[in-house]
Amino acid sequence: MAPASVVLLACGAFNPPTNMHLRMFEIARDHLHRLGYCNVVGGILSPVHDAYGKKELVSAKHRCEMLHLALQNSGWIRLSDWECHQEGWTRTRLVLQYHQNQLNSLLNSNNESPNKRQRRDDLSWIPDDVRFHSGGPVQVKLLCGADMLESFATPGLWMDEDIDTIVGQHGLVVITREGNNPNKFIYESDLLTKYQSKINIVTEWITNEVSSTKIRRALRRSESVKYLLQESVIDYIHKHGLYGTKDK
Ligand SMILES: Nc1ncnc2c1ncn2[C@@H]1O[C@H](COP(=O)(O)OP(=O)(O)OP(=O)(O)O)[C@@H](O)[C@H]1O
Ligand SMILES: NC(=O)c1ccc[n+]([C@@H]2O[C@H](COP(=O)(O)O)[C@@H](O)[C@H]2O)c1
Ligand SMILES: [Zn+2]
Repeated sequence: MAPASVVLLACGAFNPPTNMHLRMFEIARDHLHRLGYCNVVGGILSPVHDAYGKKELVSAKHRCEMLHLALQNSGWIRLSDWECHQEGWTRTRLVLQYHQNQLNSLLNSNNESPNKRQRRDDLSWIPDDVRFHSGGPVQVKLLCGADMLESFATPGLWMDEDIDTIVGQHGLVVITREGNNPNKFIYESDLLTKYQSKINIVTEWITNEVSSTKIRRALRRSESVKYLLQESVIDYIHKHGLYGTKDK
């Protein structure tokens, strides 16, 4: 049987995007390919809307520009700014559903003329291998760090039915992160244990505890962040004086 085709979608603030946000995709793809039962045909980064209102969140315009620059060296990961362009914050289940629906309709319309297809929504976020994919359905899975998985237990943050759909229908690929224990977390949740076969925990052995919070802190203190972010992203941050920097 041919392996199922998968697109990995990561959501988050990306404030700013770090090398680890990009590494997550590489680590996950290697792992899934090694398991041999799915073929990762693309990756999507979906930055959260400004209305999410996280502390120190710079505008979506800046975050999208930085992601765009960060992704210039990636052939298979694309930026989707759909979430940023909605009226307000969108729950992650709906983000996954939107991208899944768009991919389904693209794959079902491959016989239509390109002009007719182009008239629909902006689909520049669709990776090339998906655009020309002819091997059956493509499943959009959520890619996240173990801290996001553990946030499922934060009271009032996630709706139970959303967790059910995200894990049960889409599936989850979780990258380990210091301070989190995703296997224990799944063990302690009846719902996640029910869907264990839909969750891939990927142990990252080349640990890299970079986080956007630490990057913002370093920038604020005029410390170097070289080799932690893409050079083009560092230049952009300085040019626009983001996170307490000034143009040097
Ligand atoms: N070092 C890391 N290891 C594993 N996953 C990570 C790492 N850094 C970020 N992620 C994951 O990337 C996604 C986007 O997260 P987010 O934008 O919150 O990044 P962050 O670095 O955690 O930022 P912040 O410090 O502002 O919370 C989440 O799924 C998060 O778990
Ligand atoms: N109920 C939900 O769908 C829900 C709740 C909390 C965070 N999220 C998403 O998780 C991502 C990361 O959030 P944090 O940066 O707060 O960890 C964001 O993209 C956000 O939209 C979704
Ligand atoms: Zn985070």
